[in-house]
Amino acid sequence: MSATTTSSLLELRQVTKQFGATTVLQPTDLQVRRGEVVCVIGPSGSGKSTLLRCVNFIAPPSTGSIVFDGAEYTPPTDHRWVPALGLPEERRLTRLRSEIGMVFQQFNVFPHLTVRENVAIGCRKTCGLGRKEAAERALAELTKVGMAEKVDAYPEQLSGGQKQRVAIARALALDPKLMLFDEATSALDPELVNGILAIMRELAEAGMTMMVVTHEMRFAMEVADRVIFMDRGCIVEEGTPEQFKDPQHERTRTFLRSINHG
Ligand SMILES: Nc1ncnc2c1ncn2[C@@H]1O[C@H](COP(=O)(O)OP(=O)(O)OP(=O)(O)O)[C@@H](O)[C@H]1O
Repeated sequence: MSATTTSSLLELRQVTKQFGATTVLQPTDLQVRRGEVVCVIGPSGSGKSTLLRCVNFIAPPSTGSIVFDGAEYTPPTDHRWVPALGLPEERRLTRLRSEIGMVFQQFNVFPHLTVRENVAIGCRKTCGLGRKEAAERALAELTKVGMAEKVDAYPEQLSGGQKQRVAIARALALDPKLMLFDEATSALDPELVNGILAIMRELAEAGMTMMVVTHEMRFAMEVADRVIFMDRGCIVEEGTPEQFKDPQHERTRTFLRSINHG
């Protein structure tokens, strides 16, 4: 293995994604180093979410492979959906998913569970903790995201920002090696956005490896180690935030101009 391969936590090798006859992700190679923060930007429909969802096989790649923490994962050759895979493969994917936390735009918290139960359930089912230990870990994670006062509340009693804090605590409680954020602030009222970005920034500063799909250019420019610009299912350009101040590709320049002028 090359030096770059050994230091990378995640590697995509010629990953594609098709929905029916439509290819929404062209053959993509990407490496993410341990501790690296990669922000993915690009126009609506360019394949950013699909890229993220391929990483943890929520949307299994159509072709190519994913190497995560030294283990290689390939899609089923007959494109069957994941539950149709053999049991050993399903177990491997469950492990993969438990090591990759994901935060979605729409929070995806369980409405019928309290805040604490939302976080504890994964600790019990995925990490195998007992009820008491799971509740304690949940409280610890919820405290870190400023939700200690709300452990007994139900999601319907929370603001969007609070629900997103629960979702982040739930992902972190599984002690992930990689965190994926898919437009985590896009559904929030503007005054709640900064609180969530601050939590993401703290995570990045603490050394968490992160892939962040975002329209928050300021966050990308300040926090990312690397920015990726996608368009029409391709990575068009990648570089440091500094390099993105003077993009090489016209498509990148056009996109950045369009969001800067709002
Ligand atoms: N389950 C699906 N079935 C069919 N087409 C899909 C599916 N999911 C995504 N697509 C299509 O794939 C393309 C890329 O979508 P994707 O959500 O990855 O883009 P995106 O860059 O994240 O966009 P946005 O910023 O609007 O969220 C779009 O044309 C979308 O319609």
